Amino acid sequence: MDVAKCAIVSVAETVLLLKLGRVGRHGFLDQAFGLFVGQYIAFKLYFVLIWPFLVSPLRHLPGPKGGNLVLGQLLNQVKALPSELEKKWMADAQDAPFIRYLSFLNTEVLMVNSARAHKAVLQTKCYSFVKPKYYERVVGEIAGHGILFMEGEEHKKQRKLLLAPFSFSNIKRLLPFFEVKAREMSGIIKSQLGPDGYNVLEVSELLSKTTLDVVGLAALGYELNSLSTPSQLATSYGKIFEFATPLQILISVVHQFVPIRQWLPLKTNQSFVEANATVRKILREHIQKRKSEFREGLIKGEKANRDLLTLMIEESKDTWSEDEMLGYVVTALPADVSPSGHETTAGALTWTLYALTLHTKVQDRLRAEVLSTVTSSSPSYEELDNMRFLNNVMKEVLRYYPPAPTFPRQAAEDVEIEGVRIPQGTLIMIAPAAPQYNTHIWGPNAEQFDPDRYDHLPEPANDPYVSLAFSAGPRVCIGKSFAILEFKAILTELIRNFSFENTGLVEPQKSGPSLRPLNGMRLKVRLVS
Ligand code: HEM
Repeated sequence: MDVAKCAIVSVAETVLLLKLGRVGRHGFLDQAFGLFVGQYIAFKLYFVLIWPFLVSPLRHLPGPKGGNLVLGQLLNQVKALPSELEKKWMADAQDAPFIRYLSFLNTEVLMVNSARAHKAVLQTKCYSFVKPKYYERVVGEIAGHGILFMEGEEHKKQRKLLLAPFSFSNIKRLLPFFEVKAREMSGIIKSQLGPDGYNVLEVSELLSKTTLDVVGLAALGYELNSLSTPSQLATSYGKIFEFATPLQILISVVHQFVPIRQWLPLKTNQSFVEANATVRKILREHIQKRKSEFREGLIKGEKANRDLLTLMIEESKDTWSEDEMLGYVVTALPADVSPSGHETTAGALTWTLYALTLHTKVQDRLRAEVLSTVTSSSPSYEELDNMRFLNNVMKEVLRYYPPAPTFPRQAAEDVEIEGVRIPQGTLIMIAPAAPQYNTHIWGPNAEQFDPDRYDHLPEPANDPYVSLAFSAGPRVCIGKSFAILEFKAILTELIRNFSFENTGLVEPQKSGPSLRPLNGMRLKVRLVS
């Protein structure tokens, strides 16, 4: 756009100079090009060095001062822990609707801050905001370009089609899938304990494999077997997620501007491209198989035993095209692993175990509740649902360690929210930790991990727009009920069988898009007698 504007102005100026006789016909192109380059540089310098500081209507909003002359807060964000800066910025202006900070080339970003501003961005004016193109290019490489990146009417249509398979009643039926994988995981842990029933184990990878296997089985009816003997699909997925190396991130960023993915002759890049192609090929074949099973009337037996993909084919009477299905499938798998390229359910479970090692009384109370409620090796939905303390622990983990620490939007048009006029194109950042750590909302102990707070919440904390781990509004996580039930089933299986102690070795990773443990989550694990 800037290029187009500068080109038009340069041509107009050159035509004027031509009319004034200041440039000959033969020098027209040279003159226009020279003007274009000069003006483009001046234009860019103005928007980097002058506009954000002296002209922008957003410059008076509260927000961090200082930062790098050209990169704004970007370097500080790279050095900080996920959510660390957002919490600090919120604490300096707790009731402001938006916090403004500068990022790469001093681009202005508005972090949504108050409950009312979150309601406007996520609910009432949801479709006035879109996912920024840079985000789609990077995350879409993994998560595909399915519902996560659809906008407006197309998003509404796709969402409507997915509502039935993801409905609460369907999700309840998936419980056996969750439990079978949870038991497989606890079997593996038991096999790794010493004769005295004790060992130090790395639990985060195990949880990632478990949740990947769960979503494969429950959402797609596909045995990924990453816990035991990984299928080709699981291995290829693993390779895609090796994407989190600095080199892969660099390639992904460059690919946003120059499409280098297909030809860059680096081994790491080629392995990413091949793995991505393999994943899509296997998934396409899987969909074709399911569709022909449906057409030939081979899908029989209890509806309860069906995965979401099969239910979708049945409920849509096979009217979805293969590509539409692929959009769902490619989104569902990594969406559990991440709506923005990293872990969600597995991350929540990993940090739950960590929190339980820091708060041993909470761990003891949770185990006591589980042991007194669950009567068989496969807890029923009602048993999981009735455990009030388990529910409180889960909510507190999602408040304290939001698994998707930030997710972006961009204003698709000029919008006014809470008296702030947001120009079209402005980048918006949603950081669940901002409202979730606000003492004006949660009370003076917002910084503490306290599952009991849900038994006596202050009134502002009941607002649905202050608990945003799953986002809210028309684009709220469609897998929320799935994730909650999966979380409860896996945690119940773990806590009734094992106790967890801190090794003092866990350190959160800096500069990551999610709060990952730096060298995995190594905990002391003991068999519960
Ligand atoms: C603890 C676990 C999870 C968390 C914290 C989480 C969080 C989120 C968040 C914050 C978003 C909004 C992203 C945005 O608007 O940019 C989202 C969207 C989404 N999530 Fe999840 N998620 C979780 C698990 C799952 C699971 C298990 C699935 C599928 C089986 C799933 C499927 C999706 C999909 C398809 C979207 C896009 C929805 C749309 O745009 O309409 N998520 N999730």
